Amino acid sequence: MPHLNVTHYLRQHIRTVPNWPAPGVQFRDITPLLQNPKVFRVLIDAFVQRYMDPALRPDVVAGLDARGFILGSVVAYELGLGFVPIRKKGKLPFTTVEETYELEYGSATVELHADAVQPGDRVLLIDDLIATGGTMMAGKKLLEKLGASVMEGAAIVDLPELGGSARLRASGLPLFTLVDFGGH
Ligand SMILES: O=P(O)(O)OC[C@H]1O[C@H](OP(=O)(O)OP(=O)(O)O)[C@H](O)[C@@H]1O
Ligand SMILES: Nc1ncnc2[nH]cnc12
Repeated sequence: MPHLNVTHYLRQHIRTVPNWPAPGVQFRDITPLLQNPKVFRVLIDAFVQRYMDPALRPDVVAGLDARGFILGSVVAYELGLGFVPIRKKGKLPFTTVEETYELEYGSATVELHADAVQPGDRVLLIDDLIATGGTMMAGKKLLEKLGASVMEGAAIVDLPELGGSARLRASGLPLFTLVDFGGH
């Protein structure tokens, strides 16, 4: 699709559900993006085209539980790279490192297998959405505990009013997002 405004196109396929899962939360639902094969391809290609550039090519792709798995694994596959899952606590069977963080609604602990990345690896960290930035920051810390570095954080949606993307950038993490939503 030449001359396509990807941001505008993808925004049309993100569903907003008010007051879910808690009063006052505008939930940005990305499942319609995945459901339509043409839209899904535009979405994945937006990431793949960026990270196939040799200057931006990572060594490995990490995805954040759970919606980051959907994107991250497909992007890794298309780039010919390995994929590592950063999971909510209690799901990974081998030795892990862990990190606890706050969400827009609640708190959580994430884990990563201790052998998931090698010291010195440049990791692309993928999720569907950045709200407070707590999830992506926790993922970055886990990868750094293992001696890897996060070369960029990538997400479909940024909710800039929650301040997460600004905090992540201020911490030194470059970010690539496709659609901004104000009025979270
Ligand atoms: O920037 P933050 O404030 O950390 O919020 C963003 C995170 O919240 C959502 O995941 P959620 O924890 O709801 O889990 P899910 O992917 O399993 O639905 C979303 O998919 C991100 O991972
Ligand atoms: N407003 C929101 N919509 C979708 N996922 C989220 N994760 C945290 N906040 C969210």
